[in-house]
Amino acid sequence: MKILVVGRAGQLAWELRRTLACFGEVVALDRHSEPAIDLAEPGAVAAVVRAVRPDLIVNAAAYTAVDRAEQEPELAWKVNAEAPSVLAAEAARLGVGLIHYSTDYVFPGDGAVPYREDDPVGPRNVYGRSKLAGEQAIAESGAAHVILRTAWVYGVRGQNFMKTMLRLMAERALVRVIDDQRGAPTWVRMIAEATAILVARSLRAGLADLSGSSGVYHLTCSGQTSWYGFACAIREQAVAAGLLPDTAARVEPIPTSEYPTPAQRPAYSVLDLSKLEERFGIAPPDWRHALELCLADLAGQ
Ligand SMILES: NC(=O)C1=CN([C@@H]2O[C@H](COP(=O)(O)OP(=O)(O)OC[C@H]3O[C@@H](n4cnc5c(N)ncnc54)[C@H](OP(=O)(O)O)[C@@H]3O)[C@@H](O)[C@H]2O)C=CC1
Ligand SMILES: Cc1cn([C@H]2C[C@H](O)[C@@H](COP(=O)(O)OP(=O)(O)O[C@H]3O[C@@H](C)C(=O)[C@@H](O)[C@H]3O)O2)c(=O)[nH]c1=O
Ligand SMILES: [Mg+2]
Repeated sequence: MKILVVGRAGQLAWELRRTLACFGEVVALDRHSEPAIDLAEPGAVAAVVRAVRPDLIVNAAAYTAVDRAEQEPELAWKVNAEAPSVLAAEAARLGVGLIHYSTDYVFPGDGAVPYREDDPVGPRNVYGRSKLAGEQAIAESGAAHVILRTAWVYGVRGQNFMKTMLRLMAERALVRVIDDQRGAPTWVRMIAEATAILVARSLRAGLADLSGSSGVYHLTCSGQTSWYGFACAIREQAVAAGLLPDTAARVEPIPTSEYPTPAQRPAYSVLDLSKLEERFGIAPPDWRHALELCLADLAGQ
């Protein structure tokens, strides 16, 4: 099986290149690869897919700068909505499946129980609206597709909250973190491993067949916390792993109103995971346990 991974060096693309390698040839492309794929030019995306002729497309690329998206909505729209629409059309044309990732930020965040896949959406920011449009275009494309909505993604590579906290906690005496936005921190490696399980469960005659499973699924680590709770756990576990001295910055909880940002974020975006477990038998680990494994990985480098 030939798998086209869109993205190469992003947090998720990097992990997928490893976890999907056991299924055959993985062709991971980005703006700098040969051939190159630039999602900001949706019109040029089809030709790249036709040249590769994959048996499965996995789109791990996205415009993920949530605050910056408020200033460049057209670019976010091209990358997160229009280009996925083209990928889905090409998947439909080739008769192959598309695995795509979306976000908890499609939800408004005014609830207090975990969101299910069919709960009403209502994004609060440009990034969330562009990701939702990508979901909708894929659903309407006719391609066999699995859309995995995840959240609060971190890992050893790339830009993420965990790495920002480790840096700030080493530099400063005090780090102030929002305590009234709740979600589920999710280790990127777990997402890549769950994707591989899902592909394995979909194999038919050596090829991934998503046609019986098309739809949206929630995939995060289990449990929930606030960004402040996540920051405290990062501090505690990083000290235990020898990654930070115990003189590292103190963490102080603050309300959202004391940390103004260009983009509004949902106050509550915990996702209900039962559909994924029922359909694919995947039961994600607790977020604290995953954090411990990630920090052990970082400490071992
Ligand atoms: N990060 C998070 O907290 C969350 C992410 N998600 C979703 O998970 C998926 C993976 O995100 P993650 O790995 O964290 O994202 P990253 O920001 O780490 O990586 C984004 C990837 O997209 C690529 N990319 C960006 N713009 C373009 C473009 N114009 N053309 C081609 N490639 C482009 C980047 O390439 P380059 O390196 O060249 O810029 C990079 O490979 C995305 O769909 C995201 O929306 C969902 C919830 C939370
Ligand atoms: C750095 C910092 C952030 N914060 C807050 C701001 C924000 O509400 C929260 C997290 O900061 P981030 O910059 O990581 O937030 P953000 O980039 O919005 O993270 C989101 O990224 C996109 C791609 C997603 O899809 C979401 O699931 C989510 O992971 O923490 C503090 O309170 N104190 C700090 O020192
Ligand atoms: Mg960010």
